[in-house]
Amino acid sequence: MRSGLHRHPVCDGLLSSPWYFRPAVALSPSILVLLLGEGMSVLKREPPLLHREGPLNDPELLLTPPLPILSIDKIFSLPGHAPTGHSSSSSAEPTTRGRWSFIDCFLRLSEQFMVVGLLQRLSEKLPRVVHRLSEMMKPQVVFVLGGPGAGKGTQCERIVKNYSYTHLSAGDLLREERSRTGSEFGQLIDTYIKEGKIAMEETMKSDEKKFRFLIDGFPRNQDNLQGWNNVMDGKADVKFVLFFDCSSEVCIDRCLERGKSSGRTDDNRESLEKRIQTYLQSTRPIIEQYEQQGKVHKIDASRSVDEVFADVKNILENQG
Ligand SMILES: Nc1ncnc2c1ncn2[C@@H]1O[C@H](COP(=O)(O)OP(=O)(O)O)[C@@H](O)[C@H]1O
Ligand SMILES: O=c1ccn([C@@H]2O[C@H](COP(=O)(O)OP(=O)(O)O)[C@@H](O)[C@H]2O)c(=O)[nH]1
Repeated sequence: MRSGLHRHPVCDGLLSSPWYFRPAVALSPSILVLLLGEGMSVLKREPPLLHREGPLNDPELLLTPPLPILSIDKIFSLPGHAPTGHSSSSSAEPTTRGRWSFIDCFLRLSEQFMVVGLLQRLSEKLPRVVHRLSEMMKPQVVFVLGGPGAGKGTQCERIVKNYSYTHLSAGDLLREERSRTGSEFGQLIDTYIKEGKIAMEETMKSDEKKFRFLIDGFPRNQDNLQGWNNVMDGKADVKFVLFFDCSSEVCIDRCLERGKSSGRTDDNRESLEKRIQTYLQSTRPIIEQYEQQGKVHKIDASRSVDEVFADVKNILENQG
């Protein structure tokens, strides 16, 4: 698990810095990062919001940003920047002004100016920053669609291992709910989804620390989509759809193979033919609707797991 702000090595530096960094830090490290991203190029070493490995919208990451900032402590600990008479690795607080070199005074003064500039920019940009933050705090959703056996679950497992996503499989949630003793929904699961009482909404609420969700096998038809829009509109952003595309024959073969050990009652030829029909008639039109919105990333899922994942990786890394 990622550490909190107070344990971030650079944030540690910030928090133990002299007083004039504190007002900015107290406002919020996230705002600080955004402001730096906006304009304080003097302190910027790389675009702070383009951290590709971690989740941009994971609140933990926002609290542990890869802050591209040198605090005064860090500057003093750089070779050649230590105040006269202090070792470069010490906490370096000179006892008298006379012991400060010209470069030390220069650095202190320029930091004062930077902080004044930072606060000025803060007041100018606060409304926009708050808006951007609230946008970023919304759960980000990626729908994962494709025929039965296209490899949705397999790829989701890989994504979760490599990136910070919570994986919600519509099918697994339904199966879980159906087999839960005392479930009031057992027989009513299909209706439950049709009516827009989507299991995902509750699950997303309960997992407050994760802000990126892969929703696998949903929405599969117009009712699902309608239900999603009714319940989730404005509460989550559908970033894009990963569409695993492969022929019905490949889908059937894979499911029959899976059926040898999955114990799934629907991994047999008879059920599969019906499932493929349902997929073609009901789910493909949903994918087409998202395609018209420019949100679909179509991946040739008939290749090996590694080849497919290479494409997935590419998409996730280019989409942020
Ligand atoms: N690219 C692939 N090549 C070959 N077999 C695959 C590939 N992706 C998944 N499989 C296998 O096909 C079956 C169905 O995959 P799964 O991820 O469960 O599909 P879905 O979630 O789309 O129904 C599983 O047995 C899985 O191991
Ligand atoms: O939102 C959903 C997701 C799944 N299902 C049902 O659950 C089955 C299995 O779905 P899953 O996504 O697990 O399997 P896949 O068809 O992708 O292999 C489907 O055929 C549907 O009958 C459903 O009714 N609504």
